[in-house]
Amino acid sequence: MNLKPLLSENQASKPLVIAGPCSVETPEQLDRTVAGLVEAGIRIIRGGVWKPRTRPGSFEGVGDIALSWIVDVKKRHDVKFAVEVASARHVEQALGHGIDVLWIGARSTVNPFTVQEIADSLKGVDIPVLVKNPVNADIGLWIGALERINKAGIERLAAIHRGFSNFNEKLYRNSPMWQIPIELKTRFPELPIINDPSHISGQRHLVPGIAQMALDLNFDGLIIESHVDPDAAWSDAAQQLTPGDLSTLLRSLHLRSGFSPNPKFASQLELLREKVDEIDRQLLETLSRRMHLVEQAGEYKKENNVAIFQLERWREIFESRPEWAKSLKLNPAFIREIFQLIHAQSIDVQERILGKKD
Ligand SMILES: C=C(O[C@@H]1C=C(C(=O)O)C=C[C@H]1O)C(=O)O
Repeated sequence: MNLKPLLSENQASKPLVIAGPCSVETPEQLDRTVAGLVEAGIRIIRGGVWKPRTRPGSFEGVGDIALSWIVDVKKRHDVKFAVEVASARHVEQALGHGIDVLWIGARSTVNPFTVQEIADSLKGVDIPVLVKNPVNADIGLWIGALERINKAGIERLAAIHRGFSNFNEKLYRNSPMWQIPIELKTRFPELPIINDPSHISGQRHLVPGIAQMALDLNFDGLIIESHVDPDAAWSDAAQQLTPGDLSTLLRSLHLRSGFSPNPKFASQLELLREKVDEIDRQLLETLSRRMHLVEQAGEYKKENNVAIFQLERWREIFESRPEWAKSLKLNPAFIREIFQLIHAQSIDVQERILGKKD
């Protein structure tokens, strides 16, 4: 991807913080919220104009009329404004009203037709565009959407990590699945990633923990929902913070940097990493020895015409290893996952042996 910095140097802060209401509701709500946010030091406001809602009958945004209120509020408070666009018409309306930043929502990112329509409508335009992750945990769709927008000539591009729909998730509204944005950063180091703790949390008391985790992982920014009267919000009431609470939250966050100027830090970390390298080598040697035994078991099963999968043995392993893990202060769920992977590989290895013609 061809990328340029998202914002000019005097507009960029690290971390970049974008905040504002889930939806623009009335001129008063917008003005009072923005006034509070400016006091909290926020210079880029977010606000939904057209809202994609899962079920019909939910509030779907006030629509085009909100854009004229945004024009007023931008002038009055000297702020930049970001809105979500989901069609070429939205893009045209937003650009026509001087919107400064566009974002593509999670429900649009999943649909290449929608993303392509938006990309086509952006040809020849120079505006920062933020692409939210798709609702489902598919990094390919996320990258595909970023690439489509980038191919249209948008080089001021960033990703927003807003979490993933998950049937079994109990704590969060959307599972963070941190490994996915980490993978995105690994593949595209120049691409800024902004975390959206509001949509991951779904509940305002969980927002600070997610925001801190994002900073601990060296994310480039945060986009947080804030409303002057959250409980009365027409959408996402449970997850919005007052501008005052947002200000307190931002002051409580610990900022981390990618490196330390302390010369001792690098050498100490290097030392620890050398030890980790050694342990990793031992882990792999141990795994290799285990696989060798599994291969022998496979040969033996073949000679005796015995099935590969042995339920009783597997059950014993699956129950005992997490127990052993506990006494070593390892997370049993983590060990369960590792052994599921090891077992799947053992089955593959033995299948190759049993499938071989003599
Ligand atoms: C290695 C064996 O085959 C399979 C693989 C196992 C493993 O990886 O530990 C356990 C049970 C079997 O499903 C075995 O039967 O012991």
